[in-house]
Amino acid sequence: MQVMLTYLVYEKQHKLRTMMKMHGLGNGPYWIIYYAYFLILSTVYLVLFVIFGALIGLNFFKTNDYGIQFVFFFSFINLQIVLSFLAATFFSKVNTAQAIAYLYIFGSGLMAGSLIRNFLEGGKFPRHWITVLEIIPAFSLYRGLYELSQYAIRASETGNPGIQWSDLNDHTNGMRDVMIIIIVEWLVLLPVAYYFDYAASVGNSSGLLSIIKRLLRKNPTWRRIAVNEVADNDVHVEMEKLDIIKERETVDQVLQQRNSGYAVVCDDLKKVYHGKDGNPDKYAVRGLSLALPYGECLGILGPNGAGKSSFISMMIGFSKPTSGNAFVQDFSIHTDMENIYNSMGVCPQNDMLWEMLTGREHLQFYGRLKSLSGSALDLAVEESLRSVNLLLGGAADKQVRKYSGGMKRRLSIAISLIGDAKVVYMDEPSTGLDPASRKSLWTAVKQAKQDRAIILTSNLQPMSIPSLALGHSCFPSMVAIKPLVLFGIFAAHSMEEAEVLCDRLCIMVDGRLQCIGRPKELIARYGGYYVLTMTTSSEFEREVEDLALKLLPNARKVYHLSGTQKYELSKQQVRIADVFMAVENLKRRVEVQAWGLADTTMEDVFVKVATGAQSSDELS
Ligand SMILES: Nc1ncnc2c1ncn2[C@@H]1O[C@H](COP(=O)(O)OP(=O)(O)OP(=O)(O)O)[C@@H](O)[C@H]1O
Repeated sequence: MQVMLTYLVYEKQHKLRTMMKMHGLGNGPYWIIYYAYFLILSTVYLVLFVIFGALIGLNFFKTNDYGIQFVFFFSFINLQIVLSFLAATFFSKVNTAQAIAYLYIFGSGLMAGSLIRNFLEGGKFPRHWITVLEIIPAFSLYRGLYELSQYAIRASETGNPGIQWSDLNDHTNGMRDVMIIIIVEWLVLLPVAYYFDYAASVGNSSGLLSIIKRLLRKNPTWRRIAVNEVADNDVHVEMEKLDIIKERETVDQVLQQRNSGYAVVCDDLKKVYHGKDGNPDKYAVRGLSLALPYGECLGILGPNGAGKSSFISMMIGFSKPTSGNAFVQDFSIHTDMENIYNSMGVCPQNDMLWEMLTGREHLQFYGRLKSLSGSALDLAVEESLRSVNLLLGGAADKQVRKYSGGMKRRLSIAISLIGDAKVVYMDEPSTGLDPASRKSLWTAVKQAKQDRAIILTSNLQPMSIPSLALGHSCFPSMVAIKPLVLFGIFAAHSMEEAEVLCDRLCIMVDGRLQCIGRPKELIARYGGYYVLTMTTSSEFEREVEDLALKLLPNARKVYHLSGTQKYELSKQQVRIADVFMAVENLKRRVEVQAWGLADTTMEDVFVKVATGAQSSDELS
């Protein structure tokens, strides 16, 4: 039981089960697969155990009827499996589950061993109370073993056979009662365990109280609802931008009508993590409203802690929204996650793969979950493998444990797209890929988005923390710079990915959308300036600053990192020829190691919007 429990909790903890569910594995099939798996393993073990016992001449096995032994052990195995499923519902940590299971098995075995024997042989303890005790599985197991051993001892003394089917009518032995108790308990607990397991898998929390609450909760109405409405009580002066207001209006309109043609609609979605040990609540997502039509790829950009993962987690059923609602193909994420899973694909931030299976086997498995079979499945698997370059060199038929990080990433993308998933979430899809693989992956995603909606997230500060630490120790000039300012420097491939793949982009900071629109629109809106970048040795930094201010007195310094400075110069107020001339003059006096003048890029927009949002948060 301990092994089964540990396995079930491990799988839950590592979200493999949710991953399978997200790709269409229903609760029923999940149960049948795992029940059958544990039953087959345990039955093989049981049969070998009895055969081995009989072969080495143990009377316990040799003298008692094999049919009775089988029914007794087999029904007890079934009860153990159901108990493991039931117990796994209430644990979220493998170690806790292991420790409690160990204590239970050890404690109850010890108690049952000493008590049942004393009660039965002492003759003073009322018989019906012994039957009541046998409701506890360890007691029923011990009682059965006790009766079998008594028959075996008598058989070896008298030369008669051990327990036979006719002996079950003899009320002086408790064998029949024990078998009935075990079978009835199994039949009663089977639906209970299934129901609790289902309730736990619908939400992210597996505490007993939250499961009971979830079971008691009435279904909310179809459209706009506020579940556990939470007041965002940190004071925030919110000046919503026009694009955000327009998106909210679109959401309002879409919510008025059914069959809107929108693949994803989020309505004021909020996620609050309740503070523990005296810490304040954390508002991870603060009222997100979005409407995403089919055929569109939406990129969500943001620094660490912006709330991207919390948002995706709610959308894919890992966690429940604190308030608000979202509809995927008109199904609510509160009540219809099972339906949503039928046509959803997910490429998680961390690859969730089985090390022992090949890439092809993964795709065959997930393809089958998406109801593909026969030649359609073979074709889909072949196309998926080709689209992510996993056919080369027999990679498709190698076990995943032999894959490089990039190959695993490509396989995760292929899994998310197989079976015509209509809504696909990709969390930093090309992380860890070399440029060639990245390009081929982009081609695959571009082809895939024709008739589906894709939400792609990108984290834009992979190196900010080590760089900041470096800056503090080696580059005093950097100390005053906010970490956010650094994001833009290292975000090149994420930005390129967002621009290449996404029809629209939104930037999220501190749980709020800061802007949303087509990449060119955003650049036009937040751009309108040239970016002058110049690197000199640190003694000439002042000259560079003077040059920028001479060109434009209100030039904005975007960052300053150890000799490299970056300024924004308004296109209306500065002529390119003047910039070139000023730089040539400067080069005569100081050594300019590198310089450049560029039009606004998406990267600049991100830095501008993100820093702006951070400053306004600090002000409020
Ligand atoms: N389970 C949790 N309990 C408490 N706070 C959490 C929890 N998960 C996330 N947070 C907090 O919520 C905020 C948003 O986190 P989230 O992981 O959604 O951001 P993110 O944009 O995905 O960042 P990253 O790219 O680093 O994953 C962060 O401040 C984070 O610390």
